[in-house]
Amino acid sequence: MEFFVETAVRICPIPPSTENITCVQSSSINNTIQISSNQTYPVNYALPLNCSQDTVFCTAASPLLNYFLEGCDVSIVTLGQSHTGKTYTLYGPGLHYAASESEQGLVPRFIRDILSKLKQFRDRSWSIHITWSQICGDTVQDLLGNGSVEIEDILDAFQLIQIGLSNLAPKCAHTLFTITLEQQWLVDANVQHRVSTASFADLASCEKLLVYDSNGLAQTVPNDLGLQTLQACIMTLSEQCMRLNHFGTNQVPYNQSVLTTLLRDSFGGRAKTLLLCCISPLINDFGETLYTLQLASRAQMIKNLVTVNSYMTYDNRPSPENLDLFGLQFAANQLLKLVSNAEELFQKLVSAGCLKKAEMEQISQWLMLKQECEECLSDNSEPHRSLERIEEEDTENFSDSDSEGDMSDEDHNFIERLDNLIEEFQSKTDALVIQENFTSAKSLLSSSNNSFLNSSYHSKGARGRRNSIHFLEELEEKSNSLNSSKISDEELAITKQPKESTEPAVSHDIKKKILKQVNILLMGYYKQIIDLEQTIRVKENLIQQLLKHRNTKSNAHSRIEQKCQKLKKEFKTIQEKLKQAHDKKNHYLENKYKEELEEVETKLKDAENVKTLTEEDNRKLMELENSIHTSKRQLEKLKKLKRKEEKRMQMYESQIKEEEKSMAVNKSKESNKKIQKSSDTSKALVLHPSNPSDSSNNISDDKVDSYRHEIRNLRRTRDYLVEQRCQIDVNSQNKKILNDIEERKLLQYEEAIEAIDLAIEYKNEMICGHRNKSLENVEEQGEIMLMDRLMKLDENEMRMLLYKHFHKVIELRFNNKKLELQVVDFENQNENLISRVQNLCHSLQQVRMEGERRIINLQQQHEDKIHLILRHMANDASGGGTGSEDCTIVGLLGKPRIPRPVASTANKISKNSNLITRITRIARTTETVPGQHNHVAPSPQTKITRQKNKLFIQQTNK
Ligand SMILES: Nc1ncnc2c1ncn2[C@@H]1O[C@H](COP(=O)(O)OP(=O)(O)OP(=O)(O)O)[C@@H](O)[C@H]1O
Repeated sequence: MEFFVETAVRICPIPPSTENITCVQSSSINNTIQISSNQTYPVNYALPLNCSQDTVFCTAASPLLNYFLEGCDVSIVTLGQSHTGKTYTLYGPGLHYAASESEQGLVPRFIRDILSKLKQFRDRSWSIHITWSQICGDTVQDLLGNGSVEIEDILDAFQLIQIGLSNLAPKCAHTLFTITLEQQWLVDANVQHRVSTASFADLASCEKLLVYDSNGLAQTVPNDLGLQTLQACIMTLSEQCMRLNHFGTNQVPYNQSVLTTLLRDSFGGRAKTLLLCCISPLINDFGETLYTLQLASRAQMIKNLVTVNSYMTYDNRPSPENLDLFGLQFAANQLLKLVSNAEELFQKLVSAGCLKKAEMEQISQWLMLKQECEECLSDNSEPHRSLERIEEEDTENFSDSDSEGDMSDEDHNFIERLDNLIEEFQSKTDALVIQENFTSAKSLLSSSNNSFLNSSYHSKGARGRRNSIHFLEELEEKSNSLNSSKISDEELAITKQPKESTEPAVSHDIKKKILKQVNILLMGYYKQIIDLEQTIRVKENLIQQLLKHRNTKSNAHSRIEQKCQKLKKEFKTIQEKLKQAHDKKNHYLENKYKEELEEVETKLKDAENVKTLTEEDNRKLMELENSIHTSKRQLEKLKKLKRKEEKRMQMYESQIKEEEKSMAVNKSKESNKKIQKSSDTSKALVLHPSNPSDSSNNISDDKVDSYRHEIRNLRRTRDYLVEQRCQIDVNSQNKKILNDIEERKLLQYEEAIEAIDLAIEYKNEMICGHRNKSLENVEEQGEIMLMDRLMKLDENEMRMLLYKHFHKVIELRFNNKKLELQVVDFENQNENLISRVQNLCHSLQQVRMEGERRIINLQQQHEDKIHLILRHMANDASGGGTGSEDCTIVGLLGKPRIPRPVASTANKISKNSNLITRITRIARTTETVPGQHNHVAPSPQTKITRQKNKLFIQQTNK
């Protein structure tokens, strides 16, 4: 959006005692200001005479408010001669004006309105920061003493305004008050950011000079570099706009003063600007009023390109499922940063030795708490624990680096022994867990009927309740393997027998799980090793750099030492001179020496500071070497752990492969067995008649035949049921998940098959004459009562009972199945959580390492800069004798005593550029102050002549 700079004119009230004649009239209807009888200036807002602060705000300032809220920069600049109410218009009558609301100026009104409007935007989050600075010539001072200050309500703003007003220099200073608003809100899945600045510039008034340009034309210019440059900028911009060339700002001399650099956005920049002119209506002030109105009329020709300062970021806030993880990660990162910052700060404070005993105690308590937290953290996560353990050891090394050499062997042995013990403990616990499984399974199996164990149905591994039950033989074998070897070698014992077909299924699953864990652990180790190697490299680079710069620093150190001595001498001499001047009561000299003394003192302080910079090398080197040593040991340790885990991984992988192979062989064997089994019953049928001489078989042949017939029928039914069951199995393989009805059917088929198997077995026993033995067993077991009752049941009752029992069993199996699925689900969830925690720990570790590297990089940059400065100093000092040396130190350490030529202003501005950037955020554009030094115009030739009490300046550009 293109907007012309707007102008408003406020006529200050005339004191009642004044007898002066007025010459200015304001017409708020036509928005014109008329001075004398024939000159009329059109403006955007011609404010009525004696208008209130509220009128000024509502008429001229409040339209800017909406732009500001939308994310545009806005600017209000007050211009006018002295005592016309510029400061009054912006801030009100004085320090305690907050009480009288009607007198409040534009700034507090603006802030109040913003705050109330922001409160209406409930979906937005926002922050407001305020800076207030004073520009005196080419120096910028912070009026608030704290740089940018955040405010939350209008009271905060009042407080800041009062602080600023009390710090205001009495004269010749321009001030710049900025309000920076940052807003954020959600738009679909994105976060909308808006950053806008409202600046309020109060331009100081000054004397005007008459100047003749190269064409011999007279011009009125202010006797202040800032205002002079502002006038030049306005002139150039307005001319460009008149020539429709309003965006070629290269020709505009913004960079010739601090003031115009700061106001760059207000004139020809990106802010929506209001130039508020305060004029006096008195005829005596006609010249000044005319100047102000003429400048305003040029300013309103300037077009600004107003833009909304906005950008979008993707809303990466977590979904409810991973909210915890995100929160944890974020909190962990922040906390780590905070803790490491605090620790650094504490270390600095402690080494500075300026703390009281109680404060030292507080710090040591804090450090203890931190250590406790770290221990807690390391207890909760396996990979973290391993690293933390090493770090704790390092801290000891770091704090007691002298005894490190003696300790290290012992430490190594101790750590190795500790590792062995941990390993032994792990393998023993694993073995115990397996043994426990085995015992519980055995007790389960022994409680069930032995006939179940022999049935082919079990070997088939029926689904449901028998899923988790293992064959006694298998487990016994396992138990043998455990007993025959050391428990700690349990895993190896398993590996030694992988080819045997009786490998338990549990151990295979456990191995797979362990393999997964080992993989995760290894990944963590790989990352940590890479990180650590990087960190070591960065630290080594820094050491090399420090060593490389040693000579430069020692040179600089001796130069600065000399300089300090000189300055001290100079200080003493001036002190003596001051004393003499004081004794002679020569105030002029006294003041002069006082100033000189202050200057030398500042220089001395600065030189001392620079000297300390050159002295810190040895300590830094020692610290770095220690820390590299520590990191290398961590690295060794990690590599050792990595190798161990890799071995473990290889071992498990080969075991699993072999097991899978043997399982495939077993499967084919089982299918062969199955084919054999299917002929078992018929074999039995063939076997029994071929053994008629069996003495125990005392049932008649007819009975045997009927049993055989029944068995044949039962087999047919069984075959049918097995077919149906297989059908459901096929369905389940296709669909992966069975619905409840199918699941129930499956269980019914399985139960029915089992019942038929039992019936066939029973009939076989009857044929073989074993039945009585079973009954005897029952009697022996004291279950006669139950059997008696069962015998007393008639056929229908028995059927009913069986029917109910059948359904009860199905129900129980169904529920059991569900529970097993739930258990599997929980196990998976548990595994997921464990891997999440591990990932989190790895991320934490990574963040830590990154932080360390970043700090070292910053240190490196810092070293580079110091080296550069010191090298320059050494070069200059060695090349230029005492004079140039003075210049270097002066240039570096203090303000020059000799007034600078005009061209040096640009250099000075560049020194202030950081502060300027902070205040105005002008740094957004690339062509800020430093970049513009190239355009500094060659210093114009100026001819000054004086006639009576007037000064005539003639300027020609070469
Ligand atoms: N419209 C007004 N209503 C009431 N008092 C006013 C008004 N304008 C100015 N004053 C008073 O006049 C005096 C001078 O005003 P102020 O200091 O704001 O002028 P200024 O233009 O900022 O001067 P300078 O350029 O010297 O800093 C103050 O005491 C102020 O309260």
